[in-house]
Amino acid sequence: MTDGVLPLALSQGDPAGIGPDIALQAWLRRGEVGLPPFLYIGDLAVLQIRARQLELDVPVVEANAAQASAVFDHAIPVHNIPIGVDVLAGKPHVSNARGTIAAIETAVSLCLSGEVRAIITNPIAKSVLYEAGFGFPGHTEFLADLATRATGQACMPVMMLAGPKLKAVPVTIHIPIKDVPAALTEALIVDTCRIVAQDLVARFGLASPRLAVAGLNPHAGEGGAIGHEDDEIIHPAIRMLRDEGIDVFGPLPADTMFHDDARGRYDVAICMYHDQALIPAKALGFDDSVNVTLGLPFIRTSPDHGTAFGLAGTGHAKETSLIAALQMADRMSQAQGVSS
Ligand SMILES: NC(=O)C1=CN([C@@H]2O[C@H](COP(=O)(O)OP(=O)(O)OC[C@H]3O[C@@H](n4cnc5c(N)ncnc54)[C@H](O)[C@@H]3O)[C@@H](O)[C@H]2O)C=CC1
Ligand SMILES: NCC(=O)COP(=O)(O)O
Repeated sequence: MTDGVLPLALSQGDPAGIGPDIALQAWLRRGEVGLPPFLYIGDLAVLQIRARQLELDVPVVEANAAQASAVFDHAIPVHNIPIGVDVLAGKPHVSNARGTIAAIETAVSLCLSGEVRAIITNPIAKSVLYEAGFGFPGHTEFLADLATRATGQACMPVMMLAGPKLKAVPVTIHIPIKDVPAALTEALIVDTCRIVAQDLVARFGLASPRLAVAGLNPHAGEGGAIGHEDDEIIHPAIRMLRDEGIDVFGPLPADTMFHDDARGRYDVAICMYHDQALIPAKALGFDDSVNVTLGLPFIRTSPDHGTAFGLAGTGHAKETSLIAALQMADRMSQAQGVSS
């Protein structure tokens, strides 16, 4: 029985993507994997239609946060946000964007008011939201903006991909690769590492996290012969962090820091750009890694994959990364003492 437990909030993501599919499939495995109760935030009709399309026997019931945990045993509780247009699995459309964004906003608002204990976001298609005028690169930056506006306190969001074999953080996130060197500053690396060190203690229960910092250039610059950023930006940032007592080392040549033995020497890899972090994270654990946003005043996790439009409505989307995201949010909220 899950009655009495504060629920998690799960936003639908792009309703034409696999978000509804994996929510249904995860719920069906709730007993087997010990899933914490979640309140699905999105279009109830879309979820019912997707269940029929997938031939899944999943009851779906409109509910609020207070009712969600009691409902969860026998149905998916849904905070209904009707989109008002037909949604077709695998066919993204700009008219779905408003509902996608509203679901994220509602999840954040419920979390900040203490009605749910964490948010889990299903994947969004960035290009669809951009077409609708969405002004943020992704959830990560949007969530920080929502948090700042609600609390009046600026926060710096940090993306971390976390799986059983690797935790990896990109210091720069969704920017073109040509802009990375200019965006990489000593202050950005220092601020990112401080948040990572702090949250790994507070939210992941690590007593003294070890941070390994990647270089930017091949061979971490080879003493300046293959690029200057490693010596002139990354190295001074590491010195400053070490002076503060943070257990951090590098810059390491990125090509040799992800093999099995190397990963045993650190708890988290701090990487200089998106793919430097996400390629090893997804190569080592695509099915069960989780995208976590650190630095927010609430807990947010997400599956590590995207909308996979080609799989929506087919029954071939795996729910494993979503289950890992729900379980991680559950553990993080317990570590912070906000489980009920
Ligand atoms: N957290 C988020 O909201 C994220 C959103 N995206 C968005 O997703 C859209 C599609 O991006 P892609 O690069 O194609 O990445 P993707 O992760 O959607 O798909 C990449 C490959 O993995 C497969 N795949 C993805 N999830 C799967 C699952 N659960 N089970 C089985 N196979 C799965 C897909 O079929 C495809 O072959 C983009 O618009 C992107 O912006 C991408 C990553 C994260
Ligand atoms: N590549 C990761 C990704 O796109 C997830 O971004 P976000 O929507 O969690 O900010």
